[in-house]
Amino acid sequence: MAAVDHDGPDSILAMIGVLFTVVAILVIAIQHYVYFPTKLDSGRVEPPLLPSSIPVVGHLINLLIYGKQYFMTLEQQHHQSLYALPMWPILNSRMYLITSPDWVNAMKPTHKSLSFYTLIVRALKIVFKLDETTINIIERNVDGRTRGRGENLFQETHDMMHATLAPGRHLDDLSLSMLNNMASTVNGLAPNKGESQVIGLWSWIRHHFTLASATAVYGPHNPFSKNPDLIADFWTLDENLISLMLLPWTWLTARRGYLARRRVFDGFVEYAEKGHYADASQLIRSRVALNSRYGVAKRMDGQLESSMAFGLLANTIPASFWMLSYILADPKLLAALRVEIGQCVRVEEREQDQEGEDDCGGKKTKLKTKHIINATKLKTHCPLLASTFRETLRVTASVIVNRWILDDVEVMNQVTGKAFVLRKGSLVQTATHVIHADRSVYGDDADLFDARRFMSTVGYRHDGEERTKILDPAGPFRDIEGNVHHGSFRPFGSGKHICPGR
Ligand code: HEM
Repeated sequence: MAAVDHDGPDSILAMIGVLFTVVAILVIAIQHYVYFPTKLDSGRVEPPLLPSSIPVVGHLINLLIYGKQYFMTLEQQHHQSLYALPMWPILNSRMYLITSPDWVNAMKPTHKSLSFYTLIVRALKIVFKLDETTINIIERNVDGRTRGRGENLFQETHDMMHATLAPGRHLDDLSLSMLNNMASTVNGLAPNKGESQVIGLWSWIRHHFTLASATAVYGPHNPFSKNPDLIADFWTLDENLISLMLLPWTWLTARRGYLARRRVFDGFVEYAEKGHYADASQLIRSRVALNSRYGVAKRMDGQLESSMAFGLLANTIPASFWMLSYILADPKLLAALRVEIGQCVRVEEREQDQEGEDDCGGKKTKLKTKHIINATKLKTHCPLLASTFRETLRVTASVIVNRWILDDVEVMNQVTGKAFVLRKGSLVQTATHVIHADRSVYGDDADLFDARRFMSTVGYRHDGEERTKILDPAGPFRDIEGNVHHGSFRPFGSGKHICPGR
């Protein structure tokens, strides 16, 4: 029998083997600890935690790399519609994800235990760098649990914004100002007869819509008009929001976003400190008055306004770009919309002075045509335009609705009968873009853009003398019996915090 050489390659291999086994046991143990759902009493269960290919931190890494698209991938791979994702070491180690209307509806009865503001306050602290005094002002009674409603800056701001942006004078003023600002830009585009002009649609829309919206809301001295370079900075900041929220040492790890944020802050702080909101819309004047009543410092007013600019611009401008792209890419749709919108346009011909004299020695004049759009009529006379807008949001708006869970809540899916407990101190996200792509809701053509999808589907069936109202079963968000799927179209969220700018 040969003697064993203790220092030879066999023993090194054996040691490596032992090391691997120890590491594997450790990884399994950590994974087991992280993934194992907390035991609950009386047989209640948490949704099973979904492992990732890279143990423990895989979902977090995928989210940082792929963003919201990762949720679509998860649904395509697992078809689970309610997920518990390990998120160690952040978000209390787990996050719930909802990707179906059934689970959206199951969440409804729990709304008193869900907080809209917890995550917003976190973002204001980490990304928008509000100081401790301002955070304390905002956090006091933010969920209305310690004192009554209306005794918190954000609750009051919420009520004011919904009132100011409801149909009426203030909203009309805003819309009119926005449309007039855009009209002057679009009129500048009109080429002379026979000439054309090439524009890059995304950069053109991003620039001019940002300016037009900011001028309507923040007034003529808004930071973007003062320094148009801030427009690009704002969109760089938008691209980097998640990194700025989640990564450490952002001056190094998310440098572009970090520097863009500094310049955007400077612009808004100067705006606030110079009191330029005196010329702004009612919305901003009311916000600043409320901030001042609660003791918010001017510098913090500016940083808060830079966060509000995201509410105003981050969804509106991509939606405008996509809507225009879909329309311009389809000549039939463009022609149909021109006819529809034509009903809302009044044409005026005005004489305009021209240089020189006419044959009789009088001053030369030429006719100038002016097209005036009646914006109110656009809302009432343009069903195809409205449907195109909604379909654009369905296909392109990547909206995530966030809620922080304040108490353990039990949710029951009325369609499948499944019930789970979602744990206090976790985040629940609804991925509306995944719901909007659901074939079981929108049919086999859910991937396609159909401008007419949201046209009214109400019709009448004639049975002899009888006339019965019917719903087109192929219509949007209806099932085969014609019943509307609740929770299937949510680009603006829902409930108390539904978007006031919708
Ligand atoms: C296509 C355009 C827009 C989309 C898709 C959109 C989407 C949303 C969504 C999904 C929410 C969260 C709702 C929830 O969590 O339940 C929201 C909230 C909000 N949006 Fe919009 N929004 C748009 C335009 C606007 C505009 C133009 C403004 C401002 C004039 C605005 C101001 C806000 C504000 C202030 C909130 C927070 C509401 C609260 O505190 O309760 N949004 N929006």
